[in-house]
Order: sequence, then structure tokens, then C-alpha cells
Amino acid sequence: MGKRGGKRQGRGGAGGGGRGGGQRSIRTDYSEVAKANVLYEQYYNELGLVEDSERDEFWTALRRDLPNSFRFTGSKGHALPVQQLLKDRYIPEITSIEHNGELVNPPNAISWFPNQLAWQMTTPKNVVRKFPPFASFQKFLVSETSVGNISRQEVVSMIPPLLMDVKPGMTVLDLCAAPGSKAAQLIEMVHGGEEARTRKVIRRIKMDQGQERSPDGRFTEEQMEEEEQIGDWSDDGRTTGLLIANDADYKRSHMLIHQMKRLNSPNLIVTNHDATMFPSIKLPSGPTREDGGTRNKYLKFDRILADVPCSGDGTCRKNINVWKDWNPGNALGLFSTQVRILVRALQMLKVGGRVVYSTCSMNPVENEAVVATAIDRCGGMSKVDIIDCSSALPELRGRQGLSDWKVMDKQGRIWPSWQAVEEEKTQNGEEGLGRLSEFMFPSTKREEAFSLDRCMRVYGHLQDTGAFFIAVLEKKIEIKTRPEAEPRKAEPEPTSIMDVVNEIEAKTTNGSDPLEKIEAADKIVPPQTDEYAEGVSAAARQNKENAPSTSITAVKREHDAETDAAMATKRLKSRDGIEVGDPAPQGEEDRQVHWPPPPAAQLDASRPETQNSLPSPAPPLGNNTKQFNKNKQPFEEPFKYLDPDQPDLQSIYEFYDLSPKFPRDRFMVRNALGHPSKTIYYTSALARAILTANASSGIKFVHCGVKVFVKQDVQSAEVCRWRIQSEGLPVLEAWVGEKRVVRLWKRSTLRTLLVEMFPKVDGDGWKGLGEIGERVRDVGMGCCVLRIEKGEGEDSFRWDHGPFFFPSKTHSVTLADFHPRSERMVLPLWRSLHSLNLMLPKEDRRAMLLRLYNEDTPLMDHSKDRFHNNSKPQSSADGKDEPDVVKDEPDAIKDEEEAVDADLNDEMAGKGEGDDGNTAAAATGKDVEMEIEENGAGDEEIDDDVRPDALKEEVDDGI
Ligand SMILES: C[S@@+](CC[C@H](N)C(=O)[O-])C[C@H]1O[C@@H](n2cnc3c(N)ncnc32)[C@H](O)[C@@H]1O
Repeated sequence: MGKRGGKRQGRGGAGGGGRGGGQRSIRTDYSEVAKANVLYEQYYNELGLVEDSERDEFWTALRRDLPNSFRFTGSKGHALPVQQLLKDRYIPEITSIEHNGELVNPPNAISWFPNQLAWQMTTPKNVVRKFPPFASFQKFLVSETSVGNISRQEVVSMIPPLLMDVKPGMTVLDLCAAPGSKAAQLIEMVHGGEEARTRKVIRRIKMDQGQERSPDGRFTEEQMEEEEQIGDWSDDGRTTGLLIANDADYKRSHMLIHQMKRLNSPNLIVTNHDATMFPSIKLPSGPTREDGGTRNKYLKFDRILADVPCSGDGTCRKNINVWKDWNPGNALGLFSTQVRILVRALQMLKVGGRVVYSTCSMNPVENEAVVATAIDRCGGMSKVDIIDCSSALPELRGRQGLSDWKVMDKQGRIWPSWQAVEEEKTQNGEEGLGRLSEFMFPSTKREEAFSLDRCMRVYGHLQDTGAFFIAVLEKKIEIKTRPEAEPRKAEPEPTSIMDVVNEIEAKTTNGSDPLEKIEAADKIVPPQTDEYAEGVSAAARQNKENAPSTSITAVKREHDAETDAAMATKRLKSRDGIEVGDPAPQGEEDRQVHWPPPPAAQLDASRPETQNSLPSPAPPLGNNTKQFNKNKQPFEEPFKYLDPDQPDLQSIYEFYDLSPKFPRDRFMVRNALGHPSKTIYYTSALARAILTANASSGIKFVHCGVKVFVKQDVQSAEVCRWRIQSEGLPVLEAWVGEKRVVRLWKRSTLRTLLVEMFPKVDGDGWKGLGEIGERVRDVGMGCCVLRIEKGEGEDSFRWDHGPFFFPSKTHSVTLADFHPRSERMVLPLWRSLHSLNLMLPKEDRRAMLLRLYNEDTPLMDHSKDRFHNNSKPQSSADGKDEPDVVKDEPDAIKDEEEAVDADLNDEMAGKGEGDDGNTAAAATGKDVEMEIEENGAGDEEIDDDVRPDALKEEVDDGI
């Protein structure tokens, strides 16, 4: 789909890095842009995208404003209750609103989206924002969007993830993922059914221990059964799958992190690579070779999304600049990047796996031509098939892909075939034809022409949406990709030993001895042709095409000043036994080298390698001194896994009575020393394996892990200074022992805790805390887990027909969920010497008050009553935590309470990714916020699929 960012210029572009990042644009006055463009209309009319009788409707729809759309996010058990609130509380309200003398149309559910979790609304945004009767609906949208329960997403952009058929436990790659609307859908699918599985496992454990309480009220038995069918149980019900979300644009990859972090998945890794050269990811142990050594094993994916950068001309309903700026050169300039991304995706796919290719462009050069060329380069349709998904979403109205098309050159001339172009070149020269290639035209191969109609085209007039293109490809057997410069062939040549030998002879060995060559040959000769059909010579040729300056000798000549870095890269070579620039060994064919070596590689050379740590890219940290690499990007903090017996972890296990069944080898920190100084993260087992095995690969991992514990200034040495972080609660809570659990069942008590920050517990204060009063008086200081349960009586949370039932002021509201990010009705609580506090950011408190009580009561902060001094919590000069001291009581309480509050609000502001605030996220946090603000996340939509002007510039320049 189109590269986004229509409201702002300069977000980098195809190929990664891009130009012009960070420039501010002058906003377009949309009323002045005429919705007409001669070439745009002429080309699509001539292609005959729709029947003549439909043509008016087609263009009329493209000139109309796009309805607003949004999606309820999270697992099914999590998203459905918030959707229910829309149906029960807000739709009846909206249905009675009159605007300009007419009743407004309420939002309606998208018929083809499962479980009615996607909605759209034709009332213009500015009416919803400004017309008073919409105020409470607008508040709901803003509040739920800000806590991540609603995602504003264009309807057509929701289609590709649905067609990927992701099953829980799968390994999934999203190659062009920022800002993350589709990645969010994908991670939800990866986690499908996890909630019910974990619940069942815990119930079993508790029953074994004779501790089982009343059955959990979240699901009906029927729902439980349905959920339990899904996924594997190998990790106590936790999902074993993985999503790697990647984007080439550094800043946008941090927007992606910002969006994805709200989903709190330990099964997510974010990377920052050019997708055309996405690096192969090593797995920890490969099969044993005959000589006793181990063969490197690389991750292949079950599903890959290639939602590529495109001209985005299908977004003209919301990105009005398309009318002004459309020119045929845009698509021509993007074609080869799109093909490379798709070919790379197919290389990394498992046999039997799916790649979904999508764009928000209508141009066949970016769509069918890319699909046909990529399939051709992979050996044809016997290797890669196009799957007919026309009935996968029965209510979705789309059209077949084109089997035949013409191409418009950059001067606006329309060519029926490549032959015609060649004739013109012979007769009149190449002027204006330079960007055209044979591959942009329909292939003459009949099988391909037949199959391209299995692609899907969505047009605006069919269901009042933007336009979109989707192709679902399946890999039938292993492939050997043909270099892009070679003309089309009927069948690819089989890989021969001579290919391999020639390849090795041809490569720059940089003085490697013959033995090394032989070893390399040994690694790359395919023992089983089918299994390793991704031919080495083809892969190596492709490496060269895509990364022409990767040979060390060549680079060294050009970059004498870079000797140290080059040496680091050489050491990489000797450690892995693979030379930079080598054809990749068997099973590693897709490995790409990066120049200049990424920061991880540079620093790796100067530090001892430990088995479970990634190399530190950054010099010693402290005082928030930001370190930047050559490309002016801040260094990423390394990922270091903690020894399960590490003393801080031991204190955590003991204080929280954490079940021994909870995995203890997945706790990780992000600092060079591998010391738990401020934050402890948790990742899935596969994420751990990947981060560890690729420690010295130079792969740019920019995010992984859910914050589970944050260090807290405490008033007593008895108290565990690691509090559970709210986003880590879903991962941990079920495994926390009873001694740190508080149970609540009255609505009024929860309301008090939401409205009042730091209510008093000491003296008689606990008496004002209802059913939890005595428990919180006695529980002991530190962090607790607050469970909300069903109870009896008027003021209770009740379990009636499945979900909890809350009578609200005006409507009956069914709701199963309390905490916007939690899958269970559990919240983190902090008991200090004199008071109690729900550890929730203010935004979350407000969202819950609105959702559960239909109130926007102002919050009361009792700590402010008691301490008039607003100073920040103390920290030592080097930015590290204070030593463990017991302070004067009032000071200690003030510090503690303010620290909790400050941390929570920092989190809401997207700060503090790394331990010391020295990470890229922290460095760019403000920019990311600004960008999101500009795009309107929070109370406005992040425009999806909008083509930025920077990309256009690059396309115009032929990049
Ligand atoms: C259409 S947008 C992706 C939208 C995203 N899938 C979503 O649903 O939110 C295309 C993205 O591709 C990125 N991009 C451009 N060229 C790339 C490349 N060569 N490799 C990887 N990403 C690239 C852009 O930075 C942009 O974020």
C-alpha cells in the first residue's frame, strides 16, 4: 500500500532511509484542490478498469470524501465488550441526532469484517468533533483510541491481514509495517485463543493444588470450548508464534513501536531494514553436519505481508493531493522496489506458506505486473501460485485482477506492449521511455495471464471505500530466484555445481585461502535439490544487485577512514565463517550484508561475546547523553537476558510468590551492562532465541519485550522494589501468589480507586475502602494485584448472561473488560505506608470511568493535598537509581507517590523505552509524538496509506 503521511512531508522513502525526513510541510488547503487530473483519468479509463456503464459511479465515488472508519482492537474477548458499548450506549444516542434538518446515519458495522469489529460512519469528522450532540460519542472515540482499544484504520487496509489466514503459533513477517495498522491486526491473530488457553492451564494448576475458586466469569462454556480449539498448548497455553514487524524508515519504525507497544505482546520484534534486503534470521541450533559441525539454521515464515510503498492513487478520497500530483512516473519508479520486496518475501517463506502482497494503488504496473514478475523470477507458477481468495470474505465486493493492460510512460503516452515500445525506441529514440521495462507489461505466458485474475481489486464505488489491490501467493516448493536483469524465461535453469564454483571463483575473496573457498562450497552445494532449491548463484547474484557495494575490498578502497568498522566486519566474518560478500551458504542463501556495518557489528568487535547477550552498540550510558551512529540515528540499547538466578529476580519470585511454572529465563533488560537498573522486560521463548542467536549479526532489532517490572523507590528494605508494570500484568498476573492479591467486587470501591489517587489507608482511612479495606490495611507495603470479581447485591459486578452487567445512568451496558490493555479483570495496585494507589495512567483511569460508569468525573490527587512540594523523585548524578535507603517517612511517601505518578505519565507520553532514557525511542519520542499528533492518533486518525511528498520526489528523481 501507499507510503503514508499525506499531511506531512519527508518521511523517507522506498529503499530505506529516504530523504528529507523531518521537514515540516505547509498544509494543503483542500478546498482549493480540484478533483481532476487528465492523465490519471485518461489512463484508468483507457485500461477499462470497470464497465463503461459503471464509469461515472467509479469516478463519482473517488471524488467523494471517504467515510471514517475504525476497528476494535485486542483479542476477541477484549474487543467485543468495547464494541458492545458502542452498540448499547452510543448508537441509540446517535440515531436520534439531527444535523441540518436530517437524522444522521449512525456508524454501521462492516459486513465482511469478522465479529462486527470494524465500523464506518459517513458523518464528517468535523461534525462529529464540533456538533454538541456528538460530544459523548466523540469522547468515547477519543478516550478508547488513546488507550488503544479503538484504532482508526481505513476499511480497505483491514483486508490484507484477513486474507493471510494467520493461525496462532505461526511465524509472521510484516515487511513494510509502519505505522502498524495491519501489524496490529496480525499480532492479535498470532495471540488468538491464548487468553482461554492460559486460563485453562492455570485452572488446572490451581485445581491440582486444591485452590480452585469459582469458575472464571469471562467466558461462557461454549466460548471457552471455541477458544480452546485454537493454537498449541506447548508453552502452557501461551502463544508460541511471532510477528516481526519491519520498516526501512527509522523514524517510522519508531512510530510503529509506539503503536504496537500498546498491544503489549512479548511475541513481537520490530526491525529496521530495507525489505528488499531483509536479513536472514538465524535460529539457535541447526542440524548437525556430517563433519560433526552444526549447520546454521534460518527462520522461515509461515506468513509474510508485503504491504509495499506505492503511488497510493487509490487513496484519493482522503489524500486529495493525488488529484493534484498524480503522474505516471510515480508507479514506474516504484516497480523494481516492489518486485524486490515481493521476491525477498517469497525467498523467506516456508513451503506451503503465504505472502500477501498489497498496494493502495490501482496501477497494474504496481500490482499485476509486480506479482507476475516476482512469480516469474521465482520459477513460475509451478513454484508460486496465486490463491483465489474471492470467497474468503463473502460479503466483500471486489473485482478480479487484470490479465491484460497497457502502460503509460512518463510523458503520458499509453503503450499496448513492450514490442511497441521497442519499435518506438528503434525508430525515434528512447526519450520518455527510459523507465519502461519489459516486465511492466503483461507476460505472454498463458498460465500467468489466467492466474492474475485471482488477484483482488477493490474500487471505491463498490462498497464506499478507498481503492486497493491484494494478491495472495502460496509457495509450492522451494525456489531459486532469477536475477532481475535477466529476461523472462520459460523455466529457470536448475542449480548446477558449476554455478556454485563459478560463483565462488567470481567473488572477491579478499585474500581468503583455498580452504575457505572449499568450505564455502561445501556449505552451499545443495544436498537435496528440492529442499534447497533457492540456488546459491541466484541468491548471490541477487545480493550483488541489491547491495552492490558490499565487498570489503571495494568498500575499503572507498572508505579508508572506516578501517575500524571494516575490521569489525571482518571479525564478523571469521566468527561466522562466512565472508562478507560471499555467496551465502546452504540454507543461508538469503543472508545479506550491510554496509556500513550496523552499530551492533562495530561494537561487537571490541567486546567479549557472551552467549546470551547482544553486543552493545553504545558507549557507557548515563546522564541521558544520546549516542548517534553515522546515519545520525541514536544507537539502540542492546537486549540482554538475565540469569534466572539473578538476585533481583530472586527477590521478585519471592515477594510475588511467582509460580515456579512461570518461565524464568525470558526476563531481559536493555542496557549495555545487562544489569536490571530500571526496567525488566519479558519476551516469548522464540523472541529470546532470535535475539540471542543473532547477537552479533548486525540485524537492527529496534524493539522487543513487554515491560513487566519497573524499579520503584521504596520506604522499607522489606518491600520488593520491583513493581509490576500495568502492561506486564496480563503476562504475569495469573502466576502471582495469593499473598500479593487483593480482591474487589463492588462497583463503588473500584470507582473510588479510579477517581481518587492515593486515598489514605492509615488511621481509619481503610474504612472508606469498602470490601478491600481490611485487606489493604494488612497486605503489607509494595505492589499488589487487584482482581475484580463478581459479587452479590446492587453494588456488585455481576455475571449474568456471560459478560458482566453494569446498569449505567442512561443505558444498560454489558462489559467484560476493565483494563483497556488487560485480557483479565486485573489491575496493578501500590500499597505505601499511608495510602493506596491504582497504578494506572490518568488517561486509562478516565477511559475506564467513562466506559464503566459513563462519567467524566475529575480525578482527585490526595498526594497533592498532603505534599505541596512538587519536586521530582531524586536520582543520582549518573542517572542510576538511588541506593536502597529507608527515608524519613513523609519524604519517602512523597518520593514514592510522585515517582509512580511521573512514571505512569511518562509512559502515556511514550517515553522511557530504554533503561536510561537513552534509546532511540526516547531520543525521538517527541518527534514520534508530534508526528502522530499531526496525523491525529489519539483523537484523530492516523492516515493510512497516504503517499508522502518525499516519496514522490524520489520517484520523480527515478530513485
Ligand atoms: C504503505 S506503508 C505501510 C503501511 C502499514 N503496512 C500499515 O498497515 O500501517 C509502506 C511502508 O513501507 C516503508 N518502506 C518504504 N520502502 C521500504 C523498503 N524498501 N523496505 C521496507 N519498508 C519500506 C515505508 O516507510 C512505509 O512505512
